[in-house]
Amino acid sequence: MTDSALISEFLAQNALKIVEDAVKGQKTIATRSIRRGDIVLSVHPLFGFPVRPGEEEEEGSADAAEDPKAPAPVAQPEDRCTQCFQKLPQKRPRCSQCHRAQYCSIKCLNNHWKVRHYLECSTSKTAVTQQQTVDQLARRIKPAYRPYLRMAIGVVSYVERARKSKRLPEWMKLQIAAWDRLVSHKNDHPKYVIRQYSEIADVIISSDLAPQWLTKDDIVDYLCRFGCNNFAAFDSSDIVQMTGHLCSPVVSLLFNHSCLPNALFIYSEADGLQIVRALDDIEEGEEISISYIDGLRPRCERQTTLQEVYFFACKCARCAGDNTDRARIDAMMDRKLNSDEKAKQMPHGLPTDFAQTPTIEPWVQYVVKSMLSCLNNGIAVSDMDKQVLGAVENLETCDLSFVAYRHWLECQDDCLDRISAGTDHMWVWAYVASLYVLAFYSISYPPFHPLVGRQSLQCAQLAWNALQTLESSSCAGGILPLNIDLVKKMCLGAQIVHKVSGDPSVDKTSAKIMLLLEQLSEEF
Ligand SMILES: C[S@@+](CC[C@H](N)C(=O)[O-])C[C@H]1O[C@@H](n2cnc3c(N)ncnc32)[C@H](O)[C@@H]1O
Repeated sequence: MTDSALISEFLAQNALKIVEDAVKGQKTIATRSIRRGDIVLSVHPLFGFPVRPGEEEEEGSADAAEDPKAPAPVAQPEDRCTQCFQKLPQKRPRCSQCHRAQYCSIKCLNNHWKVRHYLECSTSKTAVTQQQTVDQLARRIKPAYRPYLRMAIGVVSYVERARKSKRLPEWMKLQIAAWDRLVSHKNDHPKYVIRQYSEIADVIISSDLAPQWLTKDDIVDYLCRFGCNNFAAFDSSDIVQMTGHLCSPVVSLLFNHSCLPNALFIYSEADGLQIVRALDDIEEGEEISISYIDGLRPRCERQTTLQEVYFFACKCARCAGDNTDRARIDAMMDRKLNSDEKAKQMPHGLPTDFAQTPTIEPWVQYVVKSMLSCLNNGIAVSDMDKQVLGAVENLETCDLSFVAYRHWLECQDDCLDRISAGTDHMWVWAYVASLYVLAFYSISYPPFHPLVGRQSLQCAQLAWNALQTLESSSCAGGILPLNIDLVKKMCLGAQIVHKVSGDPSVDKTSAKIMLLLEQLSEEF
Protein backbone atom coordinates (compact mmCIF):
# COMPACT_ATOMS: atom_id res chain seq x y z
CA MET A 1 0.00 0.00 0.00
CA THR A 2 1.33 3.50 -0.82
CA ASP A 3 1.91 6.08 1.92
CA SER A 4 -1.10 8.12 0.79
CA ALA A 5 -3.32 5.05 0.78
CA LEU A 6 -2.17 4.15 4.31
CA ILE A 7 -3.06 7.61 5.61
CA SER A 8 -6.39 7.70 3.72
CA GLU A 9 -7.37 4.32 5.15
CA PHE A 10 -6.52 5.42 8.70
CA LEU A 11 -8.58 8.62 8.23
CA ALA A 12 -11.56 6.68 6.89
CA GLN A 13 -11.39 4.18 9.78
CA ASN A 14 -11.55 7.07 12.25
CA ALA A 15 -14.20 9.12 10.38
CA LEU A 16 -11.77 11.98 9.73
CA LYS A 17 -10.92 13.96 6.61
CA ILE A 18 -7.99 16.23 5.76
CA VAL A 19 -8.95 19.44 3.93
CA GLU A 20 -6.84 22.33 2.69
CA ASP A 21 -6.87 25.54 4.71
CA ALA A 22 -5.63 28.84 3.30
CA VAL A 23 -3.99 29.89 6.60
CA LYS A 24 -3.08 26.66 8.39
CA GLY A 25 -1.89 24.54 5.46
CA GLN A 26 -4.27 21.71 6.10
CA LYS A 27 -6.75 20.82 8.79
CA THR A 28 -8.69 17.76 9.87
CA ILE A 29 -12.46 17.72 10.10
CA ALA A 30 -14.83 15.14 11.56
CA THR A 31 -16.98 13.24 9.04
CA ARG A 32 -19.42 12.19 11.80
CA SER A 33 -20.55 13.91 14.95
CA ILE A 34 -18.37 13.05 17.93
CA ARG A 35 -19.59 13.07 21.54
CA ARG A 36 -17.69 14.72 24.34
CA GLY A 37 -15.34 12.10 25.86
CA ASP A 38 -15.24 9.91 22.73
CA ILE A 39 -11.89 8.70 21.48
CA VAL A 40 -11.14 10.50 18.19
CA LEU A 41 -8.19 8.21 17.45
CA SER A 42 -5.51 6.20 19.16
CA VAL A 43 -2.11 5.31 17.74
CA HIS A 44 1.27 4.07 18.92
CA PRO A 45 3.82 6.89 18.78
CA LEU A 46 6.67 6.33 16.31
CA PHE A 47 9.17 6.82 19.08
CA GLY A 48 9.28 7.99 22.68
CA PHE A 49 11.51 7.98 25.72
CA PRO A 50 11.32 9.14 29.33
CA VAL A 51 12.62 12.51 30.53
CA ARG A 52 16.09 12.39 32.00
CA PRO A 53 17.25 14.42 34.97
CA GLY A 54 19.19 17.50 33.84
CA GLU A 55 17.91 17.49 30.26
CA GLU A 56 14.93 19.74 30.84
CA GLU A 57 16.59 23.16 30.66
CA GLU A 58 14.93 25.83 28.57
CA GLU A 59 15.82 25.83 24.90
CA GLY A 60 18.60 28.23 24.06
CA SER A 61 20.01 28.06 27.59
CA ALA A 62 23.62 29.00 27.90
CA ASP A 63 24.57 25.63 29.40
CA ALA A 64 27.64 24.34 27.70
CA ALA A 65 28.09 20.81 26.47
CA GLU A 66 30.46 18.71 28.55
CA ASP A 67 34.00 18.15 27.40
CA PRO A 68 33.77 14.76 25.70
CA LYS A 69 37.43 14.09 26.52
CA ALA A 70 36.87 14.60 30.25
CA PRO A 71 36.52 11.40 32.28
CA ALA A 72 33.00 10.06 31.95
CA PRO A 73 30.82 10.88 34.97
CA VAL A 74 29.19 8.03 36.83
CA ALA A 75 26.42 6.94 34.46
CA GLN A 76 23.07 8.47 35.37
CA PRO A 77 20.84 5.44 35.78
CA GLU A 78 17.55 5.58 33.90
CA ASP A 79 15.01 6.12 36.63
CA ARG A 80 11.84 5.73 34.56
CA CYS A 81 10.04 2.81 32.95
CA THR A 82 10.80 2.36 29.22
CA GLN A 83 7.11 1.78 28.49
CA CYS A 84 5.05 4.05 30.74
CA PHE A 85 7.76 6.62 31.70
CA GLN A 86 6.73 6.40 35.37
CA LYS A 87 9.39 6.36 38.09
CA LEU A 88 10.85 2.91 38.57
CA PRO A 89 10.36 1.03 41.82
CA GLN A 90 13.29 -0.69 43.58
CA LYS A 91 12.37 -4.00 42.02
CA ARG A 92 12.41 -3.47 38.27
CA PRO A 93 12.00 -6.22 35.69
CA ARG A 94 14.39 -5.98 32.74
CA CYS A 95 14.24 -7.38 29.25
CA SER A 96 15.91 -10.79 29.60
CA GLN A 97 17.50 -10.47 26.17
CA CYS A 98 19.08 -6.99 26.06
CA HIS A 99 19.05 -6.33 29.83
CA ARG A 100 18.84 -2.65 28.95
CA ALA A 101 15.11 -1.88 28.83
CA GLN A 102 13.75 -1.57 32.40
CA TYR A 103 10.13 -1.59 33.44
CA CYS A 104 8.02 -0.80 36.46
CA SER A 105 6.06 -4.05 36.08
CA ILE A 106 5.86 -7.29 34.11
CA LYS A 107 2.73 -5.87 32.45
CA CYS A 108 4.72 -2.94 31.02
CA LEU A 109 7.50 -5.33 29.92
CA ASN A 110 5.02 -7.57 28.09
CA ASN A 111 3.15 -4.67 26.46
CA HIS A 112 6.37 -3.03 25.31
CA TRP A 113 7.68 -6.29 23.87
CA LYS A 114 4.44 -7.04 21.98
CA VAL A 115 4.21 -3.61 20.37
CA ARG A 116 7.79 -2.64 19.52
CA HIS A 117 10.59 -4.06 21.63
CA TYR A 118 10.63 -7.35 19.71
CA LEU A 119 11.72 -5.26 16.70
CA GLU A 120 14.39 -3.16 18.36
CA CYS A 121 15.84 -5.51 20.99
CA SER A 122 19.30 -6.72 20.17
CA THR A 123 21.82 -8.82 22.07
CA SER A 124 22.87 -7.45 25.38
CA LYS A 125 26.37 -6.53 24.10
CA THR A 126 25.13 -4.56 21.06
CA ALA A 127 22.43 -2.81 23.07
CA VAL A 128 24.86 -1.71 25.77
CA THR A 129 27.40 -0.47 23.22
CA GLN A 130 24.71 1.44 21.32
CA GLN A 131 23.40 3.02 24.49
CA GLN A 132 26.90 3.99 25.57
CA THR A 133 27.48 5.56 22.15
CA VAL A 134 24.28 7.62 22.41
CA ASP A 135 25.17 8.72 25.96
CA GLN A 136 28.69 9.62 24.86
CA LEU A 137 27.35 11.59 21.89
CA ALA A 138 24.84 13.36 24.13
CA ARG A 139 27.67 14.77 26.25
CA ARG A 140 28.81 16.81 23.25
CA ILE A 141 25.43 18.57 23.08
CA LYS A 142 23.92 21.19 25.41
CA PRO A 143 21.56 19.51 27.92
CA ALA A 144 18.45 21.21 26.53
CA TYR A 145 19.13 19.74 23.07
CA ARG A 146 19.94 16.19 24.18
CA PRO A 147 16.33 14.99 23.73
CA TYR A 148 16.62 16.23 20.11
CA LEU A 149 19.70 14.07 19.57
CA ARG A 150 17.99 11.01 21.10
CA MET A 151 14.87 11.64 19.04
CA ALA A 152 16.83 12.08 15.77
CA ILE A 153 18.76 8.83 16.35
CA GLY A 154 15.51 7.03 17.18
CA VAL A 155 13.62 8.30 14.13
CA VAL A 156 16.57 7.57 11.84
CA SER A 157 16.63 3.97 13.08
CA TYR A 158 12.91 3.54 12.31
CA VAL A 159 13.21 5.12 8.86
CA GLU A 160 16.22 2.85 8.18
CA ARG A 161 14.18 -0.16 9.30
CA ALA A 162 11.36 0.86 6.92
CA ARG A 163 13.85 1.12 4.04
CA LYS A 164 15.21 -2.34 4.70
CA SER A 165 12.07 -4.30 5.50
CA LYS A 166 8.53 -4.21 4.25
CA ARG A 167 7.40 -6.44 7.12
CA LEU A 168 6.72 -3.78 9.70
CA PRO A 169 3.59 -3.42 11.82
CA GLU A 170 0.89 -1.32 10.14
CA TRP A 171 1.02 1.42 12.82
CA MET A 172 4.73 1.91 12.18
CA LYS A 173 4.31 2.14 8.41
CA LEU A 174 1.55 4.69 8.99
CA GLN A 175 3.70 6.78 11.35
CA ILE A 176 6.64 6.79 8.92
CA ALA A 177 4.33 7.77 6.04
CA ALA A 178 3.07 10.68 8.18
CA TRP A 179 6.64 11.63 9.21
CA ASP A 180 7.49 12.19 5.55
CA ARG A 181 4.60 14.66 5.22
CA LEU A 182 5.29 16.82 8.28
CA VAL A 183 6.04 20.52 7.85
CA SER A 184 9.61 21.41 8.87
CA HIS A 185 9.52 25.24 8.66
CA LYS A 186 13.21 24.88 7.87
CA ASN A 187 13.57 28.50 6.73
CA ASP A 188 11.73 29.91 9.73
CA HIS A 189 13.88 28.50 12.55
CA PRO A 190 16.17 31.11 14.09
CA LYS A 191 19.85 30.91 13.18
CA TYR A 192 20.97 29.89 16.66
CA VAL A 193 18.59 26.92 16.59
CA ILE A 194 19.79 25.82 13.14
CA ARG A 195 23.38 26.09 14.48
CA GLN A 196 22.47 23.72 17.32
CA TYR A 197 20.77 21.33 14.89
CA SER A 198 23.88 21.39 12.65
CA GLU A 199 26.06 20.51 15.65
CA ILE A 200 23.77 17.59 16.47
CA ALA A 201 23.87 16.50 12.82
CA ASP A 202 27.69 16.60 12.82
CA VAL A 203 27.79 14.49 15.96
CA ILE A 204 25.43 11.87 14.47
CA ILE A 205 27.20 11.77 11.08
CA SER A 206 30.57 11.25 12.77
CA SER A 207 29.25 8.26 14.74
CA ASP A 208 28.78 4.68 13.56
CA LEU A 209 25.02 5.04 14.17
CA ALA A 210 24.44 6.96 10.94
CA PRO A 211 23.38 4.89 7.91
CA GLN A 212 25.14 5.51 4.57
CA TRP A 213 22.22 7.27 2.89
CA LEU A 214 21.86 9.90 5.64
CA THR A 215 23.23 13.41 4.90
CA LYS A 216 23.76 16.26 7.35
CA ASP A 217 20.93 18.16 5.63
CA ASP A 218 18.58 15.22 6.19
CA ILE A 219 19.29 15.30 9.92
CA VAL A 220 18.86 19.07 10.18
CA ASP A 221 15.55 18.67 8.36
CA TYR A 222 14.51 15.87 10.75
CA LEU A 223 15.34 18.07 13.73
CA CYS A 224 13.36 21.00 12.29
CA ARG A 225 10.40 18.68 11.79
CA PHE A 226 10.72 17.34 15.30
CA GLY A 227 11.10 20.89 16.73
CA CYS A 228 7.67 22.03 15.56
CA ASN A 229 5.83 18.71 15.78
CA ASN A 230 6.90 17.04 19.02
CA PHE A 231 4.76 16.17 22.02
CA ALA A 232 5.42 15.88 25.70
CA ALA A 233 3.99 12.90 27.58
CA PHE A 234 2.36 13.93 30.84
CA ASP A 235 1.54 11.81 33.83
CA SER A 236 -2.04 10.81 33.05
CA SER A 237 -3.08 11.12 36.68
CA ASP A 238 -2.29 14.84 36.93
CA ILE A 239 -1.68 15.92 33.29
CA VAL A 240 0.88 18.39 34.62
CA GLN A 241 4.02 16.41 35.38
CA MET A 242 6.06 15.84 32.21
CA THR A 243 7.25 12.24 31.99
CA GLY A 244 8.59 11.80 28.47
CA HIS A 245 9.11 12.95 24.89
CA LEU A 246 6.98 11.57 22.06
CA CYS A 247 7.22 11.69 18.32
CA SER A 248 3.82 10.88 16.86
CA PRO A 249 3.73 12.18 13.27
CA VAL A 250 0.12 11.08 12.64
CA VAL A 251 -1.20 13.23 15.49
CA SER A 252 1.07 16.16 14.47
CA LEU A 253 -0.01 15.93 10.86
CA LEU A 254 -3.71 15.89 11.61
CA PHE A 255 -4.32 18.43 14.33
CA ASN A 256 -3.86 22.17 14.32
CA HIS A 257 -3.65 24.27 17.43
CA SER A 258 -6.33 26.23 19.23
CA CYS A 259 -6.00 27.95 22.63
CA LEU A 260 -9.53 26.71 23.28
CA PRO A 261 -9.34 23.26 21.71
CA ASN A 262 -12.12 20.74 21.31
CA ALA A 263 -9.80 17.73 21.76
CA LEU A 264 -6.94 16.65 23.99
CA PHE A 265 -4.12 14.14 23.57
CA ILE A 266 -3.14 11.84 26.39
CA TYR A 267 -0.34 9.29 26.58
CA SER A 268 -2.00 6.14 27.83
CA GLU A 269 0.79 4.60 29.86
CA ALA A 270 -0.51 1.06 30.23
CA ASP A 271 -0.71 0.34 26.50
CA GLY A 272 1.72 2.99 25.24
CA LEU A 273 -0.92 4.56 22.98
CA GLN A 274 -1.33 8.22 22.21
CA ILE A 275 -5.04 8.88 22.51
CA VAL A 276 -6.92 11.90 21.22
CA ARG A 277 -10.23 12.48 23.00
CA ALA A 278 -13.03 14.96 22.33
CA LEU A 279 -13.24 17.60 25.07
CA ASP A 280 -16.63 18.69 23.82
CA ASP A 281 -19.26 17.61 21.33
CA ILE A 282 -17.88 18.02 17.79
CA GLU A 283 -20.24 18.43 14.84
CA GLU A 284 -19.81 16.70 11.51
CA GLY A 285 -17.63 18.97 9.33
CA GLU A 286 -16.12 20.80 12.32
CA GLU A 287 -12.32 21.12 12.61
CA ILE A 288 -10.73 19.07 15.40
CA SER A 289 -8.05 21.00 17.27
CA ILE A 290 -5.70 20.34 20.15
CA SER A 291 -3.58 22.74 22.21
CA TYR A 292 0.18 22.73 21.59
CA ILE A 293 0.83 24.75 24.74
CA ASP A 294 -0.58 25.23 28.22
CA GLY A 295 -3.81 27.23 27.95
CA LEU A 296 -3.21 28.74 31.36
CA ARG A 297 -0.55 31.04 29.97
CA PRO A 298 -1.56 34.63 29.21
CA ARG A 299 -2.24 35.57 25.60
CA CYS A 300 1.01 37.45 24.93
CA GLU A 301 3.05 34.46 26.17
CA ARG A 302 0.97 32.01 24.15
CA GLN A 303 1.32 34.08 20.99
CA THR A 304 5.08 34.43 21.44
CA THR A 305 5.61 30.66 21.89
CA LEU A 306 3.33 29.76 18.99
CA GLN A 307 5.20 32.22 16.76
CA GLU A 308 8.70 31.22 17.89
CA VAL A 309 8.26 27.45 18.08
CA TYR A 310 5.44 26.70 15.61
CA PHE A 311 5.78 29.74 13.34
CA PHE A 312 2.24 31.02 13.15
CA ALA A 313 0.16 33.84 14.59
CA CYS A 314 -2.70 32.23 16.45
CA LYS A 315 -6.07 33.64 15.43
CA CYS A 316 -8.26 31.25 17.40
CA ALA A 317 -11.45 32.65 18.94
CA ARG A 318 -9.70 33.10 22.26
CA CYS A 319 -6.71 34.98 20.80
CA ALA A 320 -8.68 36.97 18.24
CA GLY A 321 -9.85 39.27 21.02
CA ASP A 322 -13.54 38.77 20.44
CA ASN A 323 -15.92 40.06 23.01
CA THR A 324 -16.14 37.01 25.23
CA ASP A 325 -15.20 36.61 28.86
CA ARG A 326 -12.08 34.72 27.91
CA ALA A 327 -10.84 37.55 25.68
CA ARG A 328 -11.42 40.06 28.46
CA ILE A 329 -9.54 37.93 30.93
CA ASP A 330 -6.69 37.54 28.49
CA ALA A 331 -6.58 41.29 28.02
CA MET A 332 -6.41 41.72 31.77
CA MET A 333 -3.65 39.15 32.10
CA ASP A 334 -1.66 40.82 29.31
CA ARG A 335 -1.76 44.23 30.91
CA LYS A 336 1.73 45.37 31.81
CA LEU A 337 1.75 46.32 35.43
CA ASN A 338 3.92 49.15 36.66
CA SER A 339 5.52 48.57 40.01
CA ASP A 340 2.97 50.67 41.94
CA GLU A 341 0.18 48.70 40.43
CA LYS A 342 2.02 45.50 41.21
CA ALA A 343 2.38 46.40 44.86
CA LYS A 344 -1.29 47.29 45.05
CA GLN A 345 -2.43 44.15 43.34
CA MET A 346 -0.27 41.63 45.14
CA PRO A 347 -2.12 39.99 47.99
CA HIS A 348 0.00 40.09 51.11
CA GLY A 349 0.18 36.35 51.35
CA LEU A 350 -1.96 34.36 53.66
CA PRO A 351 -3.12 36.10 56.81
CA THR A 352 -1.53 34.90 59.99
CA ASP A 353 -4.75 35.23 61.94
CA PHE A 354 -6.42 32.04 60.92
CA ALA A 355 -9.49 32.54 63.05
CA GLN A 356 -10.41 35.42 60.76
CA THR A 357 -13.12 34.63 58.20
CA PRO A 358 -11.53 34.40 54.78
CA THR A 359 -13.01 36.38 51.96
CA ILE A 360 -13.19 35.31 48.37
CA GLU A 361 -13.53 38.01 45.80
CA PRO A 362 -17.05 37.92 44.41
CA TRP A 363 -15.98 37.39 40.82
CA VAL A 364 -14.11 34.24 41.77
CA GLN A 365 -17.16 32.88 43.53
CA TYR A 366 -19.31 33.83 40.60
CA VAL A 367 -17.06 32.30 37.96
CA VAL A 368 -16.74 29.08 39.94
CA LYS A 369 -20.47 28.80 40.61
CA SER A 370 -21.41 29.57 37.01
CA MET A 371 -18.90 27.11 35.67
CA LEU A 372 -20.03 24.35 37.96
CA SER A 373 -23.69 24.87 37.25
CA CYS A 374 -22.90 24.79 33.52
CA LEU A 375 -21.03 21.54 34.04
CA ASN A 376 -23.91 20.05 35.95
CA ASN A 377 -26.34 20.93 33.23
CA GLY A 378 -24.01 20.17 30.33
CA ILE A 379 -24.36 23.73 29.00
CA ALA A 380 -22.04 24.77 26.20
CA VAL A 381 -19.44 27.38 26.93
CA SER A 382 -20.99 29.88 24.52
CA ASP A 383 -24.12 29.95 26.68
CA MET A 384 -22.01 30.04 29.77
CA ASP A 385 -20.49 33.30 28.51
CA LYS A 386 -23.71 35.15 29.18
CA GLN A 387 -23.74 34.09 32.80
CA VAL A 388 -20.07 34.60 33.44
CA LEU A 389 -19.82 37.85 31.55
CA GLY A 390 -21.65 39.74 34.26
CA ALA A 391 -18.99 38.74 36.76
CA VAL A 392 -16.16 39.31 34.38
CA GLU A 393 -17.35 42.85 33.54
CA ASN A 394 -15.89 43.80 36.90
CA LEU A 395 -12.53 42.30 36.18
CA GLU A 396 -11.02 45.49 34.87
CA THR A 397 -11.48 47.09 38.25
CA CYS A 398 -10.87 43.96 40.25
CA ASP A 399 -7.75 43.64 42.34
CA LEU A 400 -6.69 40.29 41.05
CA SER A 401 -4.21 40.05 38.22
CA PHE A 402 -2.29 37.22 36.66
CA VAL A 403 0.62 38.17 38.90
CA ALA A 404 -1.65 37.75 41.87
CA TYR A 405 -2.90 34.46 40.50
CA ARG A 406 0.65 33.11 40.33
CA HIS A 407 1.13 34.32 43.84
CA TRP A 408 -1.97 32.44 44.85
CA LEU A 409 -0.59 29.28 43.35
CA GLU A 410 2.42 29.68 45.61
CA CYS A 411 0.08 30.39 48.52
CA GLN A 412 -1.70 27.17 47.78
CA ASP A 413 1.52 25.19 48.18
CA ASP A 414 2.29 27.19 51.27
CA CYS A 415 -1.16 26.41 52.59
CA LEU A 416 -0.79 22.72 52.02
CA ASP A 417 2.56 22.77 53.86
CA ARG A 418 1.01 24.54 56.79
CA ILE A 419 -1.89 22.13 56.91
CA SER A 420 0.54 19.45 58.00
CA ALA A 421 1.26 21.68 61.02
CA GLY A 422 -2.32 20.94 62.07
CA THR A 423 -4.02 24.35 62.37
CA ASP A 424 -7.78 23.79 61.97
CA HIS A 425 -8.53 26.89 59.92
CA MET A 426 -5.81 26.16 57.44
CA TRP A 427 -8.21 23.90 55.60
CA VAL A 428 -10.45 26.85 54.98
CA TRP A 429 -7.57 28.85 53.57
CA ALA A 430 -6.42 25.99 51.44
CA TYR A 431 -9.96 25.76 50.10
CA VAL A 432 -9.99 29.49 49.32
CA ALA A 433 -6.65 29.30 47.56
CA SER A 434 -7.80 26.34 45.49
CA LEU A 435 -10.98 28.18 44.50
CA TYR A 436 -8.86 30.90 42.93
CA VAL A 437 -7.03 28.28 40.94
CA LEU A 438 -10.33 26.67 39.91
CA ALA A 439 -11.64 30.04 38.73
CA PHE A 440 -8.58 30.52 36.54
CA TYR A 441 -8.67 26.97 35.25
CA SER A 442 -12.30 27.31 34.33
CA ILE A 443 -11.70 30.42 32.26
CA SER A 444 -8.43 29.23 30.71
CA TYR A 445 -9.27 25.65 29.75
CA PRO A 446 -12.28 24.25 27.90
CA PRO A 447 -15.05 23.45 30.40
CA PHE A 448 -14.62 19.70 30.19
CA HIS A 449 -10.86 19.69 30.50
CA PRO A 450 -9.64 17.06 33.01
CA LEU A 451 -7.63 19.69 34.87
CA VAL A 452 -10.87 21.54 35.63
CA GLY A 453 -12.32 18.30 36.98
CA ARG A 454 -9.27 17.51 39.07
CA GLN A 455 -9.24 21.00 40.55
CA SER A 456 -12.97 20.82 41.30
CA LEU A 457 -12.37 17.64 43.19
CA GLN A 458 -9.47 19.13 45.10
CA CYS A 459 -11.65 22.09 46.15
CA ALA A 460 -14.34 19.69 47.29
CA GLN A 461 -11.86 17.62 49.28
CA LEU A 462 -10.46 20.72 50.99
CA ALA A 463 -13.96 22.02 51.68
CA TRP A 464 -14.90 18.70 53.22
CA ASN A 465 -11.88 18.85 55.53
CA ALA A 466 -12.65 22.46 56.43
CA LEU A 467 -16.27 21.67 57.22
CA GLN A 468 -15.24 18.82 59.45
CA THR A 469 -12.65 20.75 61.42
CA LEU A 470 -15.00 23.73 61.80
CA GLU A 471 -17.70 21.47 63.05
CA SER A 472 -15.40 20.00 65.67
CA SER A 473 -14.29 23.49 66.75
CA SER A 474 -17.99 24.49 66.88
CA CYS A 475 -17.62 27.38 64.44
CA ALA A 476 -20.83 28.33 62.67
CA GLY A 477 -20.82 26.88 59.17
CA GLY A 478 -22.91 29.78 57.86
CA ILE A 479 -20.26 32.45 58.18
CA LEU A 480 -17.95 30.65 55.86
CA PRO A 481 -17.64 30.91 52.12
CA LEU A 482 -18.34 27.23 52.30
CA ASN A 483 -21.60 26.04 51.01
CA ILE A 484 -22.44 22.37 51.02
CA ASP A 485 -24.44 22.66 47.79
CA LEU A 486 -21.48 24.27 46.05
CA VAL A 487 -19.18 21.52 47.25
CA LYS A 488 -21.60 18.86 46.02
CA LYS A 489 -21.65 20.59 42.65
CA MET A 490 -17.89 20.48 42.57
CA CYS A 491 -17.94 16.74 43.10
CA LEU A 492 -20.49 16.34 40.36
CA GLY A 493 -18.47 18.65 38.09
CA ALA A 494 -15.37 16.55 38.74
CA GLN A 495 -17.26 13.37 37.91
CA ILE A 496 -18.61 14.76 34.65
CA VAL A 497 -15.30 16.20 33.54
CA HIS A 498 -13.40 13.07 34.39
CA LYS A 499 -15.65 10.96 32.21
CA VAL A 500 -13.77 12.78 29.43
CA SER A 501 -10.34 11.63 30.59
CA GLY A 502 -11.62 8.22 31.66
CA ASP A 503 -10.15 8.26 35.18
CA PRO A 504 -12.42 6.10 37.41
CA SER A 505 -10.63 7.07 40.65
CA VAL A 506 -12.17 10.55 40.46
CA ASP A 507 -15.68 9.11 40.34
CA LYS A 508 -14.97 7.03 43.41
CA THR A 509 -13.48 9.89 45.46
CA SER A 510 -16.20 12.37 44.56
CA ALA A 511 -18.95 9.82 45.27
CA LYS A 512 -17.40 9.29 48.72
CA ILE A 513 -17.28 13.03 49.47
CA MET A 514 -20.89 13.40 48.32
CA LEU A 515 -21.93 10.71 50.76
CA LEU A 516 -20.05 12.35 53.63
CA LEU A 517 -21.60 15.70 52.75
CA GLU A 518 -25.08 14.18 52.86
CA GLN A 519 -24.37 13.05 56.41
CA LEU A 520 -22.91 16.41 57.38
CA SER A 521 -25.81 18.43 55.97
CA GLU A 522 -28.23 16.36 58.02
CA GLU A 523 -26.26 17.32 61.13
CA PHE A 524 -26.24 21.09 60.37
C1 LIG B 1 1.75 20.00 13.75
S1 LIG B 1 1.55 20.85 12.23
C2 LIG B 1 -0.16 20.72 11.93
C3 LIG B 1 -0.47 20.31 10.49
C4 LIG B 1 -0.29 21.40 9.49
N1 LIG B 1 -1.46 22.29 9.44
C5 LIG B 1 0.00 20.88 8.08
O1 LIG B 1 -0.53 21.44 7.14
O2 LIG B 1 0.80 19.95 7.95
C6 LIG B 1 1.85 22.41 12.91
C7 LIG B 1 1.87 23.52 11.91
O3 LIG B 1 0.56 23.77 11.41
C8 LIG B 1 0.30 25.17 11.30
N2 LIG B 1 -0.75 25.52 12.29
C9 LIG B 1 -1.20 24.76 13.31
N3 LIG B 1 -2.18 25.38 13.99
C10 LIG B 1 -2.36 26.57 13.40
C11 LIG B 1 -3.22 27.66 13.64
N4 LIG B 1 -4.09 27.66 14.63
N5 LIG B 1 -3.12 28.74 12.82
C12 LIG B 1 -2.23 28.77 11.79
N6 LIG B 1 -1.37 27.76 11.51
C13 LIG B 1 -1.44 26.67 12.30
C14 LIG B 1 1.63 25.84 11.62
O4 LIG B 1 2.34 26.00 10.43
C15 LIG B 1 2.33 24.83 12.52
O5 LIG B 1 3.72 24.94 12.53
